Amino acid sequence: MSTELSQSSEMTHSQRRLNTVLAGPDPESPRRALSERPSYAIVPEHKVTIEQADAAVDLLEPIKDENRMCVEYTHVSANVPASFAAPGIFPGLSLPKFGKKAKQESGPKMRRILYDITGCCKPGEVLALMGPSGSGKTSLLSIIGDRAQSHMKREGTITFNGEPATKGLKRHIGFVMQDDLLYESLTVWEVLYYAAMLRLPRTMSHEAKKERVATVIRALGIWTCRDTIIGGFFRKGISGGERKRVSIGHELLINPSVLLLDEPTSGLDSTTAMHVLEILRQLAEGGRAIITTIHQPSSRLFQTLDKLLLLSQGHALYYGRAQLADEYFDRLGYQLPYRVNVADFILDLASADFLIRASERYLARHTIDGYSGGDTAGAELAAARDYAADESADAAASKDGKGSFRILFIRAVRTRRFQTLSAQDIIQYVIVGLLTGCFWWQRGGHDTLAASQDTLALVCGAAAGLLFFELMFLTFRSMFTALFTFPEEYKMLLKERASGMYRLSAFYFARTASDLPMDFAVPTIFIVIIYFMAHLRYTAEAFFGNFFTVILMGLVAQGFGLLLGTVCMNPKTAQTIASIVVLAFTLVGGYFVRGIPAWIGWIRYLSFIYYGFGMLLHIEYQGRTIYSCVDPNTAASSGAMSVQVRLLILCYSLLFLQVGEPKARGHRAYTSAATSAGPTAACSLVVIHILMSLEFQVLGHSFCVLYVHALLSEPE
Ligand SMILES: Nc1ncnc2c1ncn2[C@@H]1O[C@H](COP(=O)(O)OP(=O)(O)OP(=O)(O)O)[C@@H](O)[C@H]1O
Repeated sequence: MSTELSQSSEMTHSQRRLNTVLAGPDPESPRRALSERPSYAIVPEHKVTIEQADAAVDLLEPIKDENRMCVEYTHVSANVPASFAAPGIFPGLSLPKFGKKAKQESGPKMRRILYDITGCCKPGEVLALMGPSGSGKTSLLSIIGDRAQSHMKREGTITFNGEPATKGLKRHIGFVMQDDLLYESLTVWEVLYYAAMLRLPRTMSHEAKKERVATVIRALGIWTCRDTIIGGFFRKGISGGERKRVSIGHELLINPSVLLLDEPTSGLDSTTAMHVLEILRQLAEGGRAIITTIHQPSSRLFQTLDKLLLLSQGHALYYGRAQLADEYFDRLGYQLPYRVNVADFILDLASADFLIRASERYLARHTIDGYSGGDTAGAELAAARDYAADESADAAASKDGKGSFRILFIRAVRTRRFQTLSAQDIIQYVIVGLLTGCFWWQRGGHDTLAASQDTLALVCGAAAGLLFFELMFLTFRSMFTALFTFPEEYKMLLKERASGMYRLSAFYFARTASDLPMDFAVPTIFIVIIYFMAHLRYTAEAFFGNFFTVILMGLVAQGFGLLLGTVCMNPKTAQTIASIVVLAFTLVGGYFVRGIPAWIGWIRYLSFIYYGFGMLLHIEYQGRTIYSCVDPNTAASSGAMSVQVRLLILCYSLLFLQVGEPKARGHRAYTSAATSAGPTAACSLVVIHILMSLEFQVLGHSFCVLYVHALLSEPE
């Protein structure tokens, strides 16, 4: 009996709970068992889930004594601009203002949102920040975690073991944001695996990193859904509680000494919220300092908290042991009514103005339970190790551009698994390709002009329209898809960079490069279908010339899309601007409008469509003679295309020295515009040269803009 007792006293809370749930009815007392049997049956699978969920938290190794950290925030105040400044069309790219206007705008009116808040959280404690909406919980948490936005002006000090946070030390702080920013198309395992590869030191082996991921997944009780995608609005994935645990797991990978969480229980039912809080409780027992904001805890949840900081309109109303809060307000003259949840009661009180003054007066005279903020950090933890030296190695590993690039590249390819290679996309390309092929069925091979309404087709042959459509379809698609790339991933980028996971350039190049294989793969289907159905020129040179020109044009369009998306950061604004730009580029592209007045005709030289279309015509018709069945005067009016390509060739003639002379064949034979262009190879190189330089310029610009945005948005 005594052995049983001692065994039970050694049991953890979770084991006891597990035993209670799993214990079946007493076999020796069937009558009692019947009466006490719960009305539901526990199926074996359920047992497994509970076992995994509860037992596993113990798997996480506790924080070593020398790594434990005490967080202190002393006299913290914060101000934000009182009025909202509209970001404009290009946020972050506003021009500097001078003169009177600059003077007027130099000092925006500020609003105080936090007033002189002091306190601390020791290793092993869960400190809850509570208060009504807008009381300043998130602001205080983000100041402690150094995630506050740059326009928030802060005063006071934040220290860890009495020292201000160094870069290395910050890497021991986990920050779980309110919104679970996770890649929706990755599985739970993948999210944590890539995070581990990016965050854990390079000195750690690959196997050890995988082991760590598995441990964290087990610890959080999400092992059963490890291969389920995160999911989002369009694709159902894991549940809200599981999402939250994945977000916590993301931070637990680095085994942080301090874990900050913004509303980890919001949106969860009370049982799941309780489970999350239990996990936090157990994490704290492992020597971590846990600071979490909580909106409206149930009484059960409130019982698990160690310390409480109650805020009201930025003022501290109460700071001390959570379980003494009702007693404190009782002393102030506000008695907890019978059968009312303490958390509800104090939140109601925190919503009342008059209490702020009463509480401040009281706090000035008393300290609650000995917590006065400044006294705890020093003595017992003064000898705590300074991690800066250790961490510089880790930081170097994670900031290593090459290592990060590879992992980010693979992750970026995987995150697009539902986007580019989806069945709908392939079907769309195939159907449009087949329709287009039918409309231009075997017309590309004709050397006789079709009776067509547009003059350009008369000059360049029946397939000019097809070539233009081929170009338009693929470039439009690339550009409009690219508009959303950075705005969608921007928050994720900021979050991950705040954790020091990689360089901005590694993210940018990995994201851009990961698009390439996909952007080649699907359009290829379209190009192959139309090329052979329409019987465009059947030579290998012409086929690959056409193929690479269209693909390159797609990349240029994508570059423009990225640039516009990055500059605007608002997909709707970017879409509006992109529509205007693309329409203008299309109109001057050489197919629709002829004889554009000179004062505006220069726009064509900005249009990548103009160059691409000229190139496609050249590839298809170079060296071929087109015979007209109509009045030659009509064709004469279409000489501009010839001039256009000639200009292009002339510009580069010095480079290639292979300019061919047009060969007139009398009044019934007209040389196509492209015939005069010289050898295909030279021209291909010219255009590829132009497009590539354009592409790199555009990409370079979008990187610069992204960099400016990131600088402006990241906390100081
Ligand atoms: N970056 C900011 N710019 C302008 N105002 C801000 C900013 N951050 C916070 N505020 C203001 O500061 C006050 C406190 O906001 P905070 O988000 O910290 O409150 P909260 O207690 O976390 O609220 P909730 O529980 O609703 O999330 C609010 O009035 C808010 O409008």
